[in-house]
Amino acid sequence: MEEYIAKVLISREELAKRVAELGAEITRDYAGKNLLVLGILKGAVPFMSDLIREIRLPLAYDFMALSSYGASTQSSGVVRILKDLERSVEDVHILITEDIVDTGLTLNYLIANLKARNPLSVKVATLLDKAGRRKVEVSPDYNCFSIPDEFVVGYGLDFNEEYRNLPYIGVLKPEAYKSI
Ligand SMILES: O=P(O)(O)OC[C@H]1O[C@H](OP(=O)(O)OP(=O)(O)O)[C@H](O)[C@@H]1O
Ligand code: HPA
Repeated sequence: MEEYIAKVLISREELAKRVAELGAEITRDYAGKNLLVLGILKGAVPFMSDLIREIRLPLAYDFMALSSYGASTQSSGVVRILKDLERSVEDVHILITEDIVDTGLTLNYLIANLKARNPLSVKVATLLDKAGRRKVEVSPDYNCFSIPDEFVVGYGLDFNEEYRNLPYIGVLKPEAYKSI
């Protein structure tokens, strides 16, 4: 697997340090609030599971699955809910966790969809922000790392469903794209 990694963009140690900082910030901001951390499957899973253990508050978590990309690296712009929340959200502050905000199409749709359910608030925590690729205006409330326009994998991010279990964020060699 790692023979296709051209370079490590963000190391395991840098990820852990930054996620801990973000957890501390969120702990301060949500003290005394009814918090629901929402993980967007599948990419957010490693980030979310590390982040919630750095948030020193009572919280609940749930997941949604959305479709935006297939096996390709291009956004289709079409967002569909494949798995929805388990309960109503009128009494909670929702914190969406994402692995990456790229074109912004997924989040743009999701924020509007969640706001229509009248939660107390909706905010976004993302591991990576690739702001150079935005197609719609949306900016995360919490961001661990801003990255250039390179296709990255690892720590939840996939190429063709692989590489999600790498413990760091890496950039793929061009050969990887030809290998499928
Ligand atoms: O800002 P955008 O251009 O909309 O892209 C970001 C979305 O794309 C990825 O999900 P993907 O649909 O690949 O699903 P996955 O998390 O299961 O890999 C990522 O996890 C975000 O949800
Ligand atoms: O750079 C990326 N890597 C993996 N999945 C993605 N989805 C949007 N951008 C990316």
